[in-house]
Amino acid sequence: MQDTVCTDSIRHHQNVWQVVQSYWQLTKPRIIILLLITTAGSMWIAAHGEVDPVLALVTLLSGALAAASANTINCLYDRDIDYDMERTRHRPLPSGRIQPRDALIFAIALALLSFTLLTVFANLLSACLAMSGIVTYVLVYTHWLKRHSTQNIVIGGAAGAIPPLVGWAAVTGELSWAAWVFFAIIFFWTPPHFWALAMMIQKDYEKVGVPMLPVVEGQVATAKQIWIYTLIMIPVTLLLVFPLGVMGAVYLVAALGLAAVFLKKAWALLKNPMDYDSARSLFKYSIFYMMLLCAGMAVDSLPITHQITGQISGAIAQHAAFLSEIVPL
Ligand code: HEM
Ligand SMILES: CC(C)=CCC/C(C)=C/CC/C(C)=C/COP(=O)(O)OP(=O)(O)O
Repeated sequence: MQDTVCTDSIRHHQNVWQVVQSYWQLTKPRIIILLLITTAGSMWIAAHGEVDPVLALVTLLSGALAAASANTINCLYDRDIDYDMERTRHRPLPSGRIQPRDALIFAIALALLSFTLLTVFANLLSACLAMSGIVTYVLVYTHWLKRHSTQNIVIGGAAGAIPPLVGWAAVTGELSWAAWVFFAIIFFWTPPHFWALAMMIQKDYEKVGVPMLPVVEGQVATAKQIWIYTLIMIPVTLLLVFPLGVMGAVYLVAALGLAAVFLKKAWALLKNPMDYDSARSLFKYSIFYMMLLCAGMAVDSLPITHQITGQISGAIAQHAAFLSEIVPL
């Protein structure tokens, strides 16, 4: 009862701007930005660098709405443990700034808006994929796995890999191999991304009984798993170049350069699994890595890049032909 009186008074003392801020925070906006970058990267490849601006805008807006809905339901479901964890205690629901019922209405409205926009402006496939992202994140990750399995984010991580499928489907109306490779890139990226963070905050998870891998199997085992997933992720990023051929030299160079740093950081953590700074550095880099990989895709897809790389390879071929004429083998 005391809690109700207390949260009621918190709610009633908020001005409109504070209420807007609370709803904004409920959607975990910083994570949405990277999800949208992957959606945009995928749209760019699918459209060969020439995306219809209206379609791009509506797809990104709808993707943001779907992810915001998923994150809001996650916050609603997890408000009990969020209250007990230092990192999440001040979120709008555990701190009583938003009522659970209002959060639910907000999440449903966001999902409906997202589905409608995608159906009207893109297609039904992209709309259904966005909804499947919400369902996977809420049911598979948050409800079934997060509190019950050390593999929670490996399987549940599939949710975070859906946005590129939404982008691809919005542009082409179907899902090609390249779209699934993009899905796989994020799928294998998620364990290093999240477990590095989980290594930093495992005490919080331990406190609330969430069986994250470092809590159950320890730092050494987690660093090994991070290393293995990194070793799988890197060749998967290269599948877009070979055999699929949807990306060229610019992306290849970016993917290899970014991979080298990822390997270096994952290796440092493997060699020193107790080191907080190594885990922190890998977590931060994982975000930077995904942003730059998507930027590499976008630049590679631009028609101007194709022209330039075409001219360069044409010039190299000419020189090679000339040399083979004058230098007898
Ligand atoms: C199920 C898979 C995933 C899990 C469990 C996970 C977990 C987390 C957690 C717990 C945080 C810290 C958030 C906070 O302090 O409020 C975080 C941060 C972040 N995650 Fe993930 N993540 C997953 C997938 C993804 C995906 C797919 C993306 C985007 C492609 C992503 C992007 C980010 C970003 C950008 C941050 C930093 C946010 C900030 O600046 O505070 N995550 N992640
Ligand atoms: C297409 C579509 C809508 C896809 C949805 C993708 C989506 C919202 C992914 C979010 C991934 C994420 C932030 C997980 C953290 O959850 P957590 O509960 O472990 O984090 P927390 O402890 O910070 O609450």
